[in-house]
Amino acid sequence: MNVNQSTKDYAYQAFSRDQWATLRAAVPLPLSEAELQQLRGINENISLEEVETIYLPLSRLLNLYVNAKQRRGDVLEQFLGRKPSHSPYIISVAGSVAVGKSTSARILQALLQRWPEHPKVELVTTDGFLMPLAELKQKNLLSRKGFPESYDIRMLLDFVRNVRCGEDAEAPIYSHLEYDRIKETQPIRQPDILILEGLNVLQSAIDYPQFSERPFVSDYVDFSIYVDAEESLLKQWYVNRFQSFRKGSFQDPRSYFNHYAKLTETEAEKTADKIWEQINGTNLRNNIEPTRERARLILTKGKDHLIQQIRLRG
Ligand SMILES: Nc1ncnc2c1ncn2[C@@H]1O[C@H](COP(=O)(O)OP(=O)(O)O)[C@@H](O)[C@H]1O
Ligand SMILES: CC(C)(COP(=O)(O)O)[C@@H](O)C(=O)NCCC(=O)O
Repeated sequence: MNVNQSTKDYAYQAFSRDQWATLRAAVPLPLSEAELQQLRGINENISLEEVETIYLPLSRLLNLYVNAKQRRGDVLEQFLGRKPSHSPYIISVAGSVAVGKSTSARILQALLQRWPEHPKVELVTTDGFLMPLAELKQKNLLSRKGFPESYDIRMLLDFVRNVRCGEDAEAPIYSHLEYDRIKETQPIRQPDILILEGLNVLQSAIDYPQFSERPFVSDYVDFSIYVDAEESLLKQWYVNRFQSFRKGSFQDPRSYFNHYAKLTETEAEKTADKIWEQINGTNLRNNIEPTRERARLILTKGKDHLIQQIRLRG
């Protein structure tokens, strides 16, 4: 194989919205009214057109991949004379703070669990693996929250390995309200698919110099997705979310950001702007965006969160 040939093999195939939408053609399952309600509950701003154009074809592609892996696994177990394993198919969803990872991941979860071959789909966010707030403060890492050094990476790796091996596991849960990990955990009991969402899921041991152990998260992942957008949009979405939290959950006395509820709209905008510049934007440029081309699929959003381009590689 010559160099050009191999470069071509690794390149992405790009699809416009319209080209991608035609790939939905064979999805046999129409959305029921109850499912539509569930999708609206995930995010009232997401349009049904976006779900049909982007997420239904994606769920079809993922269904084909999951089926192929299940069949391969069954052949091996049959050959070895063992019972079928409970190893789930693992999908990762990466991207900047506020790009819409958790919204996209929840839509995918809702769509993937409709397929009879893999009804049990769990969604875990890596926010739960951030060090507890007290530890971040003690290590002077509060302004590095979301950076590689702010995660309990060993805990994350143990978790992913255990789930991958078909063992029962508990995922720690992060609360945006408390700005901290909470006591409750999320039980993971042999799902058919695990969606692992977080800004760090495409990072590798190179990004964690204190940590040379292998395998790393991506070694356990079957299919990886990066949700992308220009930084000016990301910052705007972050500021908008901050403003809506200010009017909503920040009012709760338990909220870590309760004091921000008293800010005027302009003061709040300045505060969110500053947090973006000092923490989330810097993290994006230094640690998140450089991992983008490690993903199998890149979804590029434009204005209003609409996905404009889909890039896929084999
Ligand atoms: N597809 C979408 N359509 C409209 N708004 C969206 C969409 N995805 C996310 N949002 C909004 O963008 C903001 C960030 O989304 P979120 O899912 O919380 O991002 P992340 O998990 O990447 O931080 C939220 O205010 C959310 O309501
Ligand atoms: C918990 C996070 C690292 C990850 O957030 P997410 O992508 O889930 O929105 C982030 O929301 C965060 O807390 N960043 C630190 C600066 C800030 O308060 O936004």
